[in-house]
Amino acid sequence: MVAPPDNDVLWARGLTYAHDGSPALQGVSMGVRDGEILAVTGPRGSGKTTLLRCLSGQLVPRQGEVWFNSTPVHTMGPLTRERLRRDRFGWIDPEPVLVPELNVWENTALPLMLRGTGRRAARTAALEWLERLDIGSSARKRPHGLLQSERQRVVVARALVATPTVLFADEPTAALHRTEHAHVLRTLTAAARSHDITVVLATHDSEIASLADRTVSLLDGRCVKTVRLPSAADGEGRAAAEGGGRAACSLSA
Ligand SMILES: Nc1ncnc2c1ncn2[C@@H]1O[C@H](COP(=O)(O)OP(=O)(O)OP(=O)(O)O)[C@@H](O)[C@H]1O
Repeated sequence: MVAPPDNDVLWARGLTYAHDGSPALQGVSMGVRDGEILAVTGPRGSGKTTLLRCLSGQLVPRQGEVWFNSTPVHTMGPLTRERLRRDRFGWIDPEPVLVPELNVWENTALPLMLRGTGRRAARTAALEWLERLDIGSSARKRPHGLLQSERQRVVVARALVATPTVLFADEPTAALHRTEHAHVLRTLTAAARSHDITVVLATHDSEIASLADRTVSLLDGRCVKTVRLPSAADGEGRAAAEGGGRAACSLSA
């Protein structure tokens, strides 16, 4: 096993995964740099969710390696992976899943309380994030009293509250009305920049992918290209550049 490059917070080599014998990933290699927002794009069924689940340690690849900093994730036991997910990763699903018996702020504060933060401090942090997502006035409501789009904003607040090292966002605006996309995505990307959270964002929407620093594209479980979007500092606006930077995503089939 060869450890990944130093500036990659996540790194994968030759990832292969099949769901019930049907291939979902076929030899995907890629890296995610510390602090970057990386979009994983591709049509439905191309393997985006499976890739995020392998990178986050929810699934163990049949072949290949996943590294988080200098730690191999693919060889970890289930309890160590669970602890890694709890302490270092955040996750946003396309559909909002909340605990129905807890109110909005308690749902939001859960990741902090699971890490041992006291109830009062967890509540304060939860309320701050709920305010940023314009849902602070519903802090005492139960999830069933919210609209689907409001529940999704609670899920985003919950994913950010513990300032994870890496946030995995799987189609985070799928449950939102188009008019709400911009606000939620702006909050998410601003939080990532200001709190140095690395984001891996799965989306089939090119407009959403354009918010990222770089894009990795999947097709039929294979990595087909990587696109680096130059920052304003590059003096070229955000025009796409094929194959910029380095070979972060390889066609390894
Ligand atoms: N739990 C599962 N059981 C069986 N097959 C699955 C399962 N999850 C995904 N697949 C299959 O694996 C392939 C990759 O699916 P995946 O969900 O990773 O792709 P995706 O790009 O995220 O798609 P979508 O945008 O529709 O979520 C698809 O062919 C899908 O049908």
